[in-house]
Amino acid sequence: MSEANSQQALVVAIDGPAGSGKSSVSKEVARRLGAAYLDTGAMYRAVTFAALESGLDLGDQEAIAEAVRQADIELSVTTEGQRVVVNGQEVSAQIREPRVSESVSAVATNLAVRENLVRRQRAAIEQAGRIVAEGRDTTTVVAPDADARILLTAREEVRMARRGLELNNTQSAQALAKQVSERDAKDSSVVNFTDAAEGVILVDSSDLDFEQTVQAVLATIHQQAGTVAS
Ligand SMILES: Nc1ncnc2c1ncn2[C@@H]1O[C@H](COP(=O)(O)OP(=O)(O)OP(=O)(O)O)[C@@H](O)[C@H]1O
Ligand SMILES: Nc1ccn([C@@H]2O[C@H](COP(=O)(O)O)[C@@H](O)[C@H]2O)c(=O)n1
Repeated sequence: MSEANSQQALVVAIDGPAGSGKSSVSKEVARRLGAAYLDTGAMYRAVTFAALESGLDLGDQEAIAEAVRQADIELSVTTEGQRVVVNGQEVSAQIREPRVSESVSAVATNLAVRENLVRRQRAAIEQAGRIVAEGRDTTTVVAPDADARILLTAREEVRMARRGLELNNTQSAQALAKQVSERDAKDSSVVNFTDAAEGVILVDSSDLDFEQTVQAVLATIHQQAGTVAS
């Protein structure tokens, strides 16, 4: 998790489907607010990577849950980007590989895993005080009492196109669908990140560029949290 400055406490929770811009937009919004940044998805990815490396059967619910309970996970944001370390191994790049993206839902739909990671995420938020936390369930489960809660979304074809661009258009339409739509379908069996819960404001970035999306999210945070967001 990145370091915050000493300004007033502020908790911002941002959810959304794959490729909606949660990570990139939240990271920039956190920077502009002088807040820490928590990428909850990186935690699910890190434990999935560790399970794959250990050769565990992802369908063995108890073995996976126990491996996650034992896992040491460190997140930080550096000038080069986010740094993720699991069980002492730096895995920042590896956790973005297609094999992790394609397996992560199997781990994230394990309810004992969710219980453990949600507990760690709440502790990280509590410790930071001023923070932007993003994921699939931060507005509803991890931080339902956050000062500002936003569901960041975009139309499916826009999200696929963005992910394609990010991967230099090297992936087939089928591979992109696996990383975006199929993953969303699996994840939605345990978390609702398509409908805004009560008190959560929807920001649709389909027709906004990156800077416009950051501005829209900042305006929504100011609207919800008022002066603590200044
Ligand atoms: N408003 C925007 N306009 C254009 N590109 C955007 C916008 N928002 C984000 N992007 C780009 O879209 C890509 C996907 O964004 P990002 O990785 O932040 O999404 P995400 O919601 O965190 O996805 P995932 O849940 O799959 O990790 C990135 O390359 C990002 O730079
Ligand atoms: N709060 C969260 C965050 C993530 N997940 C699971 O992790 C996967 C990767 O998340 P990204 O944000 O990096 O794409 C995601 O597909 C979910 O399976 C989660 O369950 N809850």
